[in-house]
Amino acid sequence: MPHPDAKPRLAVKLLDERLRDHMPRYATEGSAGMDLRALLDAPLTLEPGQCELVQTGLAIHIADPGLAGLILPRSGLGHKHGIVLGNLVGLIDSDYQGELMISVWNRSQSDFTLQPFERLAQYVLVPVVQAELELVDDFEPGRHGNDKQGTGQRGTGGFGSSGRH
Ligand SMILES: O=c1ccn([C@H]2C[C@H](O)[C@@H](COP(=O)(O)OP(=O)(O)OP(=O)(O)O)O2)c(=O)[nH]1
Ligand SMILES: [Mg+2]
Repeated sequence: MPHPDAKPRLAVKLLDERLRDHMPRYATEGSAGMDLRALLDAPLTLEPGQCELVQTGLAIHIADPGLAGLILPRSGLGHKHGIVLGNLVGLIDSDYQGELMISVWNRSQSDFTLQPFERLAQYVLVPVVQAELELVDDFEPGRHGNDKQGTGQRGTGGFGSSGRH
């Protein structure tokens, strides 16, 4: 039996031998994500607004339906250079066994050149709970209005219903 605090072990396949020297890793003991690199043969210039799917050369099979992967932008690239993700966030299913792909979007006003094996985005493993949907005609009493009656409950109010300040 694995120790309860043991880190989940994820099966990783290298789809390109060049990745062997660039395996994703946690940069510090407290890092939440592992950086993913661009598998490119040559520099790739993205014009303003251009979005390209970039290979990582890695396949990670999470296998456990209680876990998922997230691909998130790196803050430096996103904030300083406007290099973010075309899908904003990538969600990796536990049963996905294909290559991790990064949708790279240059949302800036200037060209940006990606270098081969540059760290482009980060991969975060998160817990997931799958739900069962149970059809009902109505929710439990007292929970459907918005808070105009001052019930202290949210009810159906949303999208700024509680005001700005
Ligand atoms: O940034 C991403 C997002 C997704 N994926 C892979 C893993 C994921 O499990 C699969 C499907 O992703 P998603 O369900 O978000 O895409 P979809 O457009 O709904 O495609 P599908 O019909 O294959 O589910 O694509 C990536 O490699 N990178
Ligand atoms: Mg899908």
